[in-house]
Amino acid sequence: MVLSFSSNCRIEEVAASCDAIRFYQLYVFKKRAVSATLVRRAESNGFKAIVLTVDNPMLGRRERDIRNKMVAPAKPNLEGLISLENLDTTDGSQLVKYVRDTMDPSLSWKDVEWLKSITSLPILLKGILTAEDARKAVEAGVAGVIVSNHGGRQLDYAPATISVLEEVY
Ligand SMILES: Cc1cc2nc3c(=O)[nH]c(=O)nc-3n(C[C@H](O)[C@H](O)[C@H](O)COP(=O)(O)O)c2cc1C
Repeated sequence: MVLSFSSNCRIEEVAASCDAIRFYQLYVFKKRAVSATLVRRAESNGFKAIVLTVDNPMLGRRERDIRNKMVAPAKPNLEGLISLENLDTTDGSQLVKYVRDTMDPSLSWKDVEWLKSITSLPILLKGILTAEDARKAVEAGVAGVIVSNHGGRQLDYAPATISVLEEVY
């Protein structure tokens, strides 16, 4: 199983209650130390791979979330790392503000290099939609890719995952 970064259970809690082979899903934060800490916790709790989500460096324009002033559930894994307390929803979705403040929109192949330099766990890239990126991923030394369009939640007109599988394969 892949434990979502957004999980409302702590990495340690999941490890203690589940024998399954576990991968940990990561984002690259502006503060690289936050990502590095999460990786270290996943490693020391027996997670077997890091799944780096690469299709979400900026949040897609989720108009319903903005309209409804969406508030994401707490993220216990970020306690002590990033404070979400000052994110209000007065003029829109809390998620938009949270991603804008914390995640690095300049995510690039260099960050895959960086991630490789801080962990010996295999790395998978989640959010690959083209053969070109799959090839680059292999060249960058990742162990695998997850073909996904983030459930169509990121970009309008992103191709359906099923329609690009053959190309990537
Ligand atoms: C409420 C919700 C929360 C999600 N949170 C995350 C997340 O924290 N990390 C992530 O990589 N993807 C997240 N996703 C995207 C899903 O992991 C997945 O990519 C999406 O449901 C589409 O499935 P597919 O990738 O198998 O096509 C989320 C999706 C939803 C609906």
